[in-house]
Amino acid sequence: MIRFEQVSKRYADGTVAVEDLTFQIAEGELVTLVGPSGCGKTTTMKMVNRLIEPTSGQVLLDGADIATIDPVDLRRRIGYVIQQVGLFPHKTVLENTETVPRLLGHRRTRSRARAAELLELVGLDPDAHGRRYPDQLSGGQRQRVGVARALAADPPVLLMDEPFGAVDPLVREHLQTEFRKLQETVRKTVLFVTHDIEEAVRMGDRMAVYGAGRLEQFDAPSKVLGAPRTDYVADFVGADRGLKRLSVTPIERRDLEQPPIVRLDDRMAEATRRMRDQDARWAVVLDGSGELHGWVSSDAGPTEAGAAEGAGGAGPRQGRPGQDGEDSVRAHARRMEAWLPLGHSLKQAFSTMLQYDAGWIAVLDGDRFEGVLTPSGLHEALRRSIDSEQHVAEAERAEMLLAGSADGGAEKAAE
Ligand SMILES: Nc1ncnc2c1ncn2[C@@H]1O[C@H](COP(=O)(O)OP(=O)(O)OP(=O)(O)O)[C@@H](O)[C@H]1O
Repeated sequence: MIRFEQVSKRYADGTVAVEDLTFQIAEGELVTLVGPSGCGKTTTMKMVNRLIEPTSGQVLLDGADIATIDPVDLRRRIGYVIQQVGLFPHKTVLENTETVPRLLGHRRTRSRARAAELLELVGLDPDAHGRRYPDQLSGGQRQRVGVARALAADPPVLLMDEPFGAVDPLVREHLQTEFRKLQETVRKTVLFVTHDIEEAVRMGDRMAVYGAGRLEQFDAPSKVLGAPRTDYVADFVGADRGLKRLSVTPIERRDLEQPPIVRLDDRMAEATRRMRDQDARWAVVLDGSGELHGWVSSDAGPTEAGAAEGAGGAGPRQGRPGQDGEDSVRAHARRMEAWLPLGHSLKQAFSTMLQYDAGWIAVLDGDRFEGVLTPSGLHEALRRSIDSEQHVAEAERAEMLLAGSADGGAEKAAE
């Protein structure tokens, strides 16, 4: 479907952004481009819709060299989602979503119906959210509108440049899961740029791991993790050493995420509103004295307008609104067994997650709730730990060299 054939790009100032790229993306495949900042991911992506032209080599779309396709025609076949979303602030969500079909000359009623359909597909309610303006949405909801808009003209190819980069980790994970589900239905050919290895692993059918301007490995995520082809890739995914570091790295405050917090005596409608505002599917529940009680799902309570947004989560509907006390958080909250004190090791955190089959664990300082540790927080902590290990090793090596040169000097003086 998309083929890079010995593609290089050198900018006018002499910067070589990518060099000798050759790889192929099959129809309906989602390929993640991952690597550190400045390694050429965005340049690669922009060469597909001709925002950037290669210096040498060819990019082929369905066998045709895209240099021979009119850029406007080309971009009609390619949806584009970027981190800043780029919604028109003075247009409603529905108007934003139907922009491309309208530009393509589709009739208004048809475009509007399609836009409503797409908003539903990305988990937004066309009635509740469709009439709002972009600044009346949460960051996560805006990102979904960006995805809906890119799908509006039904392009076979989607380019996504750090599409979920601007939202917090919990929302990002939610959007990733939803986009993977959506992809099962729409089966677009997707190029997805990220610098987050975990996102690349979770999202990609295959992943292209970049070094500086070069492709280090192009493989299924399990291969990249299990059999890194170069030292660079091994270092980037940090596998084996990472596991060893788990048991010696403590959970710290900065590793934690902050989900919405509700109290046992709050009304469920208020709790769901707060979860919706933060684009979260669950909240941590604290009791009257601020101690951890458990958690509550956003689809557990009464379904006031829009409260079911994000439904399909873990919790069954237990609420019978209108009956005494039943619409309080207390009636719907679950106890949380998976928790650990601050300072325990990442290994203990990991095994607690496994023991309770939990997607996150609560972290306490004494009796005080501090936040939650998710797999991505755990991954961040691990990376930081590996990086600091590297710095210590370098410092030790430098000290040895200095000691060596001092000894050498002493020997010389003695001669
Ligand atoms: N217009 C330009 N002129 C000169 N150099 C450029 C230009 N655009 C990008 N570069 C350089 O090309 C290299 C690759 O940039 P690119 O944006 O493709 O990287 P990236 O992997 O997407 O980075 P990031 O993750 O930070 O977005 C970088 O060294 C960058 O500074």
